[in-house]
Amino acid sequence: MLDMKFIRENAGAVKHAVEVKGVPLDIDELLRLDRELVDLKQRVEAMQAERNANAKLVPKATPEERPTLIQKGKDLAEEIKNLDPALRAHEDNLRQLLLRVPNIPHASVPVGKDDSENVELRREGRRPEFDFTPRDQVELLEGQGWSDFERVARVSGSRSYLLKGEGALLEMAVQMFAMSFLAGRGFTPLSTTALVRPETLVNSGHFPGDEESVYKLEGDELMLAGTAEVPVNSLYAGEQLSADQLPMAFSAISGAFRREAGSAGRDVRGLIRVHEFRKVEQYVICRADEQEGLKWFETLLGNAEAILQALELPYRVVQNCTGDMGAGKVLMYDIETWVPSEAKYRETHSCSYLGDWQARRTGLRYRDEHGKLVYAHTLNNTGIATPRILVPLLENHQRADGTIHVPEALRPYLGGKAVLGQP
Ligand SMILES: Nc1ncnc2c1ncn2[C@@H]1O[C@H](COS(=O)(=O)NC(=O)[C@@H](N)CO)[C@@H](O)[C@H]1O
Repeated sequence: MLDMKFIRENAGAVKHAVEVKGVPLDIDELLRLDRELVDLKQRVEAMQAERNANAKLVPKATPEERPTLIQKGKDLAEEIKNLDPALRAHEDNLRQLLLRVPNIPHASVPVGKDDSENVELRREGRRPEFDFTPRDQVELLEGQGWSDFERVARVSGSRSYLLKGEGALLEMAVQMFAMSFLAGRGFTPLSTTALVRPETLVNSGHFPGDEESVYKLEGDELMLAGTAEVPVNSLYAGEQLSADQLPMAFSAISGAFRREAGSAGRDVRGLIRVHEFRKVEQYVICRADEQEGLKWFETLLGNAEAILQALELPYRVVQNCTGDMGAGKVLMYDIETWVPSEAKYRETHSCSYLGDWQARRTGLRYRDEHGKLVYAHTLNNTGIATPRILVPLLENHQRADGTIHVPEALRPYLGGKAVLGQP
């Protein structure tokens, strides 16, 4: 959410953001509503001033004048009270529109319609050349008896998964490695719930807009978040932080639930796109300073790259264009990891800097060095998300006999094994 004063003074920039991000919003309508609300508030203030002035006259008035003055005070009070519902309705309408106003993209963001116009920045790591016919994720998993997609589909329907034996241990090893790695880089580990109150999804910026992606629990005032970004972003909602509490950097592991309503037919096999997965999320609250925010952006991106390099996985970094970055982002890079069976790089991480857009919705403020109350800046990036990352991990590290090479970094979490599976 942007500050209404900023929107009044930068209507052109806001309209440009609306256009390049493809957000269906009429900023002139918003500005009209804002002016009407300002006028209404001024009318109420004038009436209150008149009522106060009138009340001061009563004690000095003669007995003849007094009844009229008292009646006038009552009439004014009545008029002000009658305006209240209109004032509330106006404020509500304006807030609903404000929640949809997109953030201003960073000058470096390429203008584009959708992910086809994202820009590849660089590739890292060497893609494997197999001297045997490589298997895909499902063949590798089922060949080792590490999953049983048919059986779990009977229990949980489509886009579900179950990992068995060393397959299950590999998933947890990856999670533990990422959590230990980030703790080693000073990120406070959190293990958190995905059960959230609906307002936390408005705070994070997922609502309005993403309603159809979120599981809602019938009869409970709770929903299932699709990322730990949601609960962690609201941990300090509405609070006044002190400057010396910032920056806060968390690595939060949680379940993540997504209805994938818009993905019919895509990635229906295996581990790429499932309804429930587990993610280690990097989340930062820092001071309201773009230079510091961009430094944290590089840090979050660097952490994810270091994790992928430790997993010995080839990947590329792409910059998201304006049409593929979502309303709240100032800057967004995706990391896509090589999937041999698709001969494609597939998104495994998403790194975002949101300025104060998310903090304003969440009420995350701190007193800066001038004693002024300002909204903080927030960022997030995937640390690792399983089971999706297992797809490149298994496929890139498969050996001719269907066993899996274990990267050094994971061995401490797998009893020191260098190879997983049976030939
Ligand atoms: N349906 C899904 N199944 C498996 N993994 C998923 C699914 N949806 C997303 N992911 C994983 O979660 C990562 C982050 O998801 S994201 O929506 O792009 N971004 C976020 O959630 C941010 N909070 C950064 O993590 C994705 O890059 C992907 O690796």
